[in-house]
Amino acid sequence: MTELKKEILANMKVSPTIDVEEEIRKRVDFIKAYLKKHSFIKSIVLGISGGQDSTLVGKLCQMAITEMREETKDAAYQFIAVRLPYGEQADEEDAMRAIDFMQADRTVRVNIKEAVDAMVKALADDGVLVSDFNEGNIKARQRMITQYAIAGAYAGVVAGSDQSAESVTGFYTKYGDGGTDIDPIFGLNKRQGRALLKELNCPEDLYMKVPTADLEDDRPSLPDEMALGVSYEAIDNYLEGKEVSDEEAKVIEKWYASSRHKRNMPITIYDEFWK
Ligand SMILES: NC(=O)c1ccc[n+]([C@@H]2O[C@H](COP(=O)([O-])OP(=O)(O)OC[C@H]3O[C@@H](n4cnc5c(N)ncnc54)[C@H](O)[C@@H]3O)[C@@H](O)[C@H]2O)c1
Ligand SMILES: Nc1ncnc2c1ncn2[C@@H]1O[C@H](COP(=O)(O)O)[C@@H](O)[C@H]1O
Ligand SMILES: O=P(O)(O)OP(=O)(O)O
Ligand SMILES: [Mg+2]
Repeated sequence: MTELKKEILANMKVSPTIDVEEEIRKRVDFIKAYLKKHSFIKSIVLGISGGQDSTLVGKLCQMAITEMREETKDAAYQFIAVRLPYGEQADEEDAMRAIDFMQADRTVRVNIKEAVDAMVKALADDGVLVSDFNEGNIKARQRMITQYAIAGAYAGVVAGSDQSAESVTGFYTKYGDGGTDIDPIFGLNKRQGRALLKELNCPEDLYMKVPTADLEDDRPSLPDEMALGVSYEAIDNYLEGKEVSDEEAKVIEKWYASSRHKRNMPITIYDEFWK
C-alpha cells in the first residue's frame, strides 16, 4: 500500500467490517455524551434533504434526544428537522417521508430561494456574475446560515451529514454543508451508512436512492458519481483498504489532495499540511 493511501485510511477511519448494531449505539452514545458534557445544549438542528446521509443522521440524533429527554426528565431537549428547499424541490415527498421515519420532534421549513436570489442579484448589480455552479455553493451556505439561526434560537448545535466517502473527496461546500458542529456519521462509508439505515427499518427506497447534492439549476439532481467521476462502490472499497483500479485510486487521491484545505481550519503561518 502506498504511503498516501495509508495516510488517507488513517484519516478517514473507516473499518473494513462493522457490527451494525454496535455502530448505531456508539454514535447515539457519542451524541448523548456531547450533550451531557455541554448542558446548555438543548436542541440539535439538521437539514433534511430526502437523501441517505441526512436521513441516517436525523434518525440517530432523534434517538439520542429521545433518550436524553427520558433519562433527564428535561422536556426542553428537542431534535429540529429543517426543510430547506430552493423553490420547489423535486423529491419533496422523500424528504417528508425521511422526517416521518425519524419521527422528528419538530420540523421547520424555510424556502431559501428569496435569500439566494437576492444575494446573486446584489452581486450582479455591482458587476460580479455568479455561475450556476457557484450559485449552488451559495445555496449550501444559505442552508448553513438558516440552521445556525435556528440553533441560536433554541440553544442548539448544528449536526452535519459528512461521512468518510464524502470527506475523502471533499465533496461538500466549504462552510456550507461542511459548516457544522457535530458530525455523527464520520468514519462510515456510504455502504455502511446504508446498512445502519436498513437495521433501523428505514424505507428501502430512501437508503437506495442515488446520492445527489442537487445544487445546480442547469443539471438538477446530478448524481454525485457523475460529478466526481468515480463510483461510491470504488470509494467505499478504497476506504475499506480493498483493491481498486489504478484509475479509480488516481481520481480519489486527486480529490483528496485538492480538498485538503477543507479538512483543516483556515491556514496560518504555522501550518505545514499544504506544503
Ligand atoms: N452536483 C452539484 O450540483 C454541485 C454544485 C455545486 C457544488 N457541488 C460540489 O460541492 C463541492 C463544493 O464545490 P467547490 O469545492 O468548488 O466549492 P467550495 O466553495 O466548497 O470550495 C471552493 C473555495 O475554497 C477555497 N479554496 C479552494 N482551494 C483552496 C486552497 N488550496 N486553499 C485554501 N482555500 C481554497 C476558495 O475560497 C474557493 O472559492 C464540490 O465537491 C462540488 O462538486 C456540487
Ligand atoms: N434541500 C435541502 N433541505 C434541507 N437540507 C438539505 C437540502 N439539501 C442539502 N441539505 C443538507 O446538506 C447536506 C448535504 O447534502 P449532499 O447531498 O451531501 O450535498 C444534507 O445531508 C442536508 O443536511
Ligand atoms: O446528504 P444527503 O442526505 O442529501 O444524502 P446524499 O449525499 O446521499 O444525497
Ligand atoms: Mg443529497
